[in-house]
Amino acid sequence: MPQPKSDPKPKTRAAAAGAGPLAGLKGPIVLVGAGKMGGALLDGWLRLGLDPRKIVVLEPHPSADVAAQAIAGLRLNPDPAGLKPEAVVLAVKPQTAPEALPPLAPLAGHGGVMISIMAGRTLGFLTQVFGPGTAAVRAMPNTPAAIGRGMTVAVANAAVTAAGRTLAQNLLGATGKVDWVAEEDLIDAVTAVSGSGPAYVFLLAESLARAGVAAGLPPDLARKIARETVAGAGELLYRSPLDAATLRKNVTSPGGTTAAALDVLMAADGLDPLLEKAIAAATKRSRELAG
Ligand SMILES: NC(=O)c1ccc[n+]([C@@H]2O[C@H](COP(=O)([O-])OP(=O)(O)OC[C@H]3O[C@@H](n4cnc5c(N)ncnc54)[C@H](O)[C@@H]3O)[C@@H](O)[C@H]2O)c1
Ligand code: PRO
Repeated sequence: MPQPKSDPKPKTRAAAAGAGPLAGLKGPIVLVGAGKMGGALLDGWLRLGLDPRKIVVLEPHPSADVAAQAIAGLRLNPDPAGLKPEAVVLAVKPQTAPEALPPLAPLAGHGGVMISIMAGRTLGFLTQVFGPGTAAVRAMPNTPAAIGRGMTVAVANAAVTAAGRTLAQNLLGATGKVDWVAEEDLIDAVTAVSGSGPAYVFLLAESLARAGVAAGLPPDLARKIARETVAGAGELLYRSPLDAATLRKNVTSPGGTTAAALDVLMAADGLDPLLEKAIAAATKRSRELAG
């Protein structure tokens, strides 16, 4: 069996400082909304050695971590007038955007790039708010960003220069992998698959535990083995050069227990049609959130 890839060592702030992809930024980088996803991006930038003095955070309810960074020089809720950002990362809820973003329109127009991670909100919405000709990137990350293992897919409008795209790549890449697509329409399906995807995997852990209890296991044991199984299988999938189907076949002895379960899960009314329905619902919702 091919050997698994070794896990890359996490980048430390000290090792990356001065040498990482964010080291040469002039700044400021403005983060609008430092909740779960904005906070994960901020952590990633700091981990890569971005000088907190080059970061501005606009956040009405800053976490203790963000407030602590203000002591290290990060600017928290300054008057946005007069800022000339190199990039603005928009991480407020899509439903909040029509109220929250128009007052920030003066942040555009200084050659910076506007990077939105808001579900549904389109490049067209961004140029409507920040003005025609605004360099805009629409990106969809996911919550494993919090441990540097996120997956982001992004699309840029025609006003984004090669340098702007590299900057966006480096800012988004601080939390994991980044892929780019040319067609904005794909981002709604990306949102359904990888943006929302971690929730489906966590549901699998919950559901597997419930099924274990139904099969007679004590709840604590069922939760523990379901969690470890999902986490261990995810880690194997991450490290192994083998594809998911081969890893699945490696578990499945002919005529054995796995085959009995897969006969149910892979039946015509099994997991595929269910997930197809779920992804279609999420894709539709992403399109509705465009506004
Ligand atoms: N959570 C996810 O799995 C996920 C994944 C991909 C993309 N997203 C997108 O990321 C964005 C943020 O989602 P989240 O899960 O981090 O939500 P969140 O609620 O944790 O964060 C949103 C933050 O915005 C702040 N905020 C509200 N009004 C503001 C204003 N006027 N100015 C500045 N900040 C303001 C809130 O205080 C909050 O901290 C959303 O647009 C969402 O679609 C989320
Ligand atoms: N979380 C956000 C939502 O549920 C966007 C993808 C994941 O809308």
